[in-house]
Amino acid sequence: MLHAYTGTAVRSAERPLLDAGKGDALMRRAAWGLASVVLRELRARGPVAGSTVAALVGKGNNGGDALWALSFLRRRGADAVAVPTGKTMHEVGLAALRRAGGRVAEQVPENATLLIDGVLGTGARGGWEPPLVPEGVAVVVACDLPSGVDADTGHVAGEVIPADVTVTFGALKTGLMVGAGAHAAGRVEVVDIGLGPHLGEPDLSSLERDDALAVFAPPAWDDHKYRRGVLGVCAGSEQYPGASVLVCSSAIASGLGMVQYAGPRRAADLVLAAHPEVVAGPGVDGKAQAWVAGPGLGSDDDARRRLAEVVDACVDGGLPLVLDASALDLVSLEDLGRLRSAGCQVVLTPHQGELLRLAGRLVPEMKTTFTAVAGLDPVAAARGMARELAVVVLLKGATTVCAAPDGRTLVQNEGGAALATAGTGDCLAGLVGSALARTEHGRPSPTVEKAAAAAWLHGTAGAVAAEAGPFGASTLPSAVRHVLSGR
Ligand SMILES: NC(=O)C1=CN([C@@H]2O[C@H](COP(=O)(O)OP(=O)(O)OC[C@H]3O[C@@H](n4cnc5c(N)ncnc54)[C@H](O)[C@@H]3O)[C@@H](O)[C@H]2O)[C@@H](O)CC1
Ligand SMILES: Nc1ncnc2c1ncn2[C@@H]1O[C@H](COP(=O)(O)OP(=O)(O)O)[C@@H](O)[C@H]1O
Repeated sequence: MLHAYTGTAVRSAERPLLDAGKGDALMRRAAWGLASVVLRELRARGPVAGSTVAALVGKGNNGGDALWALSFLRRRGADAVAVPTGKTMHEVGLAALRRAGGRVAEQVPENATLLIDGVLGTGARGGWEPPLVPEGVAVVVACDLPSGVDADTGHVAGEVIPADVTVTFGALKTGLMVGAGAHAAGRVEVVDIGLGPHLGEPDLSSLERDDALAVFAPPAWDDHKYRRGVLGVCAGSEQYPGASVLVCSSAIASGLGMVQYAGPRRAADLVLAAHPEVVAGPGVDGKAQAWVAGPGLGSDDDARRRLAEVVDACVDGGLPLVLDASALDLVSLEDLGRLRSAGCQVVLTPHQGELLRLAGRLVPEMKTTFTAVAGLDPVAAARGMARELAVVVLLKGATTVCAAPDGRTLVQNEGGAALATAGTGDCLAGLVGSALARTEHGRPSPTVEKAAAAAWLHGTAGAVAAEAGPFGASTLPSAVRHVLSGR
């Protein structure tokens, strides 16, 4: 599991070390880490001696790091060029660069092969205007974070130079894990500068492969179908029959004992044609150990009646419930209250538009707050909704944010924009349902972790599917099997 801290928290962790007069030592340590990554990148492309490395240098400590890194690179034989973006530069860093024989130029030299972005770090507020990067620059390495990325949220207010690698100091920053910041950061490498004892609790975390696969573990040797997990699916309608197939297919592909489908004839026939193993009927009777409700349900009286039946079944059995798509427009505060009182684990899986509609209906007094943060700070939006409704919220988007009512948050970035195609959300709902329905043989995972494991599997399957070209949602279940076959 990866853990990230806000830029603000990292700055507070630095404070005692700065107060103890260790600022220069910290900066040299950070800069050496940066220079080491740059050296590796250069060596992968040819000899270091004779290569030209330029750095865009801001006036703060981020620029100081870049200047020190340039001085180390100069001593390894590179032509090291500082390009200031303001009127001043970090004095000690500049002196180090000059001592090493580096130089200052007004523009990035045309023959530079590598560019260090050392303009803005955790002290940045708002955006900036980057200069044009010459075409010969083969690699961009960001110092601590790409300039213009908000280290606390990942929001990019203005422009940013996308990095191939970001060398970040002290700890992973939240801004490198969320949204535009995560996209701009490229590969992220953390340099330890000794902040560990001062860091405290992480702001958020992200599941890695093994964490996610532990949730989707293979069956125990003596499992039978009811012990592996039975998922009930209340999805699809006369109008949107296909959603039922997508939910069931992805759930089956993730490995379950049984999928039970509750819905109208047309959708049930499609499900059965694709998966004769599904037990289908019009109602919720059966042995489901968790339910997914909502994809393709519609909003008519029949949809209301079907959702109410599922909520009653979950309340009666204390069963976990995933509410997605249409169900997010139909569920009431009273439903959520009853589910909570019955001890049901509830996961809501909105995209941004659904989250705003949900806020408007269920927490109107918070609508303005949600509207303000939804695009800029998806973590705050998901956390706010999870807290207000006391359920787990999985907020979909380029970064998927899973937040628990107590604020614990996991973010996943495995999928790419190829996932932005109709029906992939239905597949995700099936995977979240599967994570909740499965019998746990090892250490039980918190609900928010199960939701994040489903997002990991969904995103990773999306990346696998995209390797063969553009795809539609019905391709995802086979990619899910492929991902799980490689564990
Ligand atoms: N403080 C420390 O001990 C350490 C800090 N480190 C580096 O220091 C950085 C933080 O240093 P700073 O606090 O100086 O912050 P920055 O280096 O982000 O610089 C902030 C400076 O840029 C200006 N600025 C802010 N927003 C701007 C904008 N939109 N356009 C133009 N100028 C803007 C500010 O007025 C300020 O002078 C970290 O990101 C990291 O790179 C590392 O050296 C590790 C140790
Ligand atoms: N730009 C993107 N990058 C990565 N994943 C994305 C992107 N856009 C959408 N997704 C993912 O695709 C899925 C879309 O779900 P959703 O909006 O519910 O679609 P639908 O309702 O058509 O099934 C979500 O899992 C979301 O996180």
